[in-house]
Amino acid sequence: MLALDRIIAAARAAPRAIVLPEGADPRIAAAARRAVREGIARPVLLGPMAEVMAALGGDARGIAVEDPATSPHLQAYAEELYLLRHDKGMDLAAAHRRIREPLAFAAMMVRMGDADGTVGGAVATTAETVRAALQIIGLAPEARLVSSFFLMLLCEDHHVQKGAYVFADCGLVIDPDAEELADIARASADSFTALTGERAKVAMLSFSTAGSARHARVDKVVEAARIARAARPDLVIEGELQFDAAFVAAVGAAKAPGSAIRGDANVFVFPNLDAANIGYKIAQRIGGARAIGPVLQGLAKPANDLSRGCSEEDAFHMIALTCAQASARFAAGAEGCPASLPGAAGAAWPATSAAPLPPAPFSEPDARRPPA
Ligand SMILES: CC(C)(COP(=O)(O)OP(=O)(O)OC[C@H]1O[C@@H](n2cnc3c(N)ncnc32)[C@H](O)[C@@H]1OP(=O)(O)O)[C@@H](O)C(=O)NCCC(=O)NCCS
Ligand SMILES: CC(=O)OP(=O)(O)O
Repeated sequence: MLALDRIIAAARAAPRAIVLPEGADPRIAAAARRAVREGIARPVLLGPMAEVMAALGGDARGIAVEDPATSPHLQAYAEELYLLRHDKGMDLAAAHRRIREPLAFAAMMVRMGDADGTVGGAVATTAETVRAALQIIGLAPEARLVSSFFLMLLCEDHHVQKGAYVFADCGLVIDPDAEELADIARASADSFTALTGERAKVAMLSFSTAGSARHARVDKVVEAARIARAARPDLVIEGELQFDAAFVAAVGAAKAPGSAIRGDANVFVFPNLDAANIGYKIAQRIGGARAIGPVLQGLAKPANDLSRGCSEEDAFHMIALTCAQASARFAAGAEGCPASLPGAAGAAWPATSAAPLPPAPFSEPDARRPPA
């Protein structure tokens, strides 16, 4: 499981302050404890102290706990939120109310450099989690769209083709037009390379392969592939392809004989959120794939989501991935990654600020940390 090893190694090399807004959830508390034990992050759990401590089983060693309702940062964060949103109709009183919500507070910690990244969504819906990130952290300077992907790991005995794959967009953009789909394809290719150090081979998925069906929905995918290729001629992007033609060499050869991918795609771009969300859950729940996500791409700083069905282990992996994103340590040649791989040269985490962030204030032992 090279991709996961790379992520955990990158996180361990520079453990970051990751704020977890759902600190009273037992899966999140357990993942935070494991993150400390394995030296991959400096977690900050948000929530009422008594509830968070109960979730931690009374052991908060290495973990900072912060209650947004009583935080000394409330005033400064509310003022920043007001400045950000007053042209959208938010007054100062509304900013004060909103910033007490843990998702908003966590996103503001990241915005203000008081944490390096955030992971929510074990309890909140994706819409709630992503909206806080969109509104408070915002787009990376070079990005036009925030989208998401799942890192899908096939590592069970029954997986004939083992390895790491990216499925997108399984979490955020509901009904992308051709331009947006092209954007998702480009961002997902860069994310795949950043994560694995390998060259991305992108399949733009459809119910049609190489003109086998005619429909406006097929046209959208063909157009998206054209736009993406024109924008990024350095990438391998093919479509429209059905999943079997993109994943199984013999089927690819039969259905798309001219395909350069030949059943060897590693980035699968679904035509809309229905297909993508349903597809990843089937691969996970029936197929036995490990699914890490939704990872957000296109934000100015790292903020990631979880499925409400996540396990403690899923949350742990997402903390590691968020740390690694914050360090943008996926450059070619990093641990576990053959430097000579084509397409990987210079790959850093896409559309995420690589500027070093100041140390998190909650990393020091301080008065807010409950006694061990
Ligand atoms: C993510 C989502 C909540 C955004 O919805 P929305 O109604 O546009 O949310 P908001 O209006 O609050 O958006 C906040 C801001 O982000 C912007 N925005 C919305 N989607 C964006 C995107 N994909 N990329 C960049 N900016 C985006 C909005 O334009 C808005 O900008 P503004 O505050 O300057 O006006 C919505 O797309 C959604 O519900 N997606 C599906 C989530 C889901 O249920 N997934 C399934 C389970 S994983
Ligand atoms: C990603 C996803 O589907 O999230 P949830 O299961 O929380 O809706």
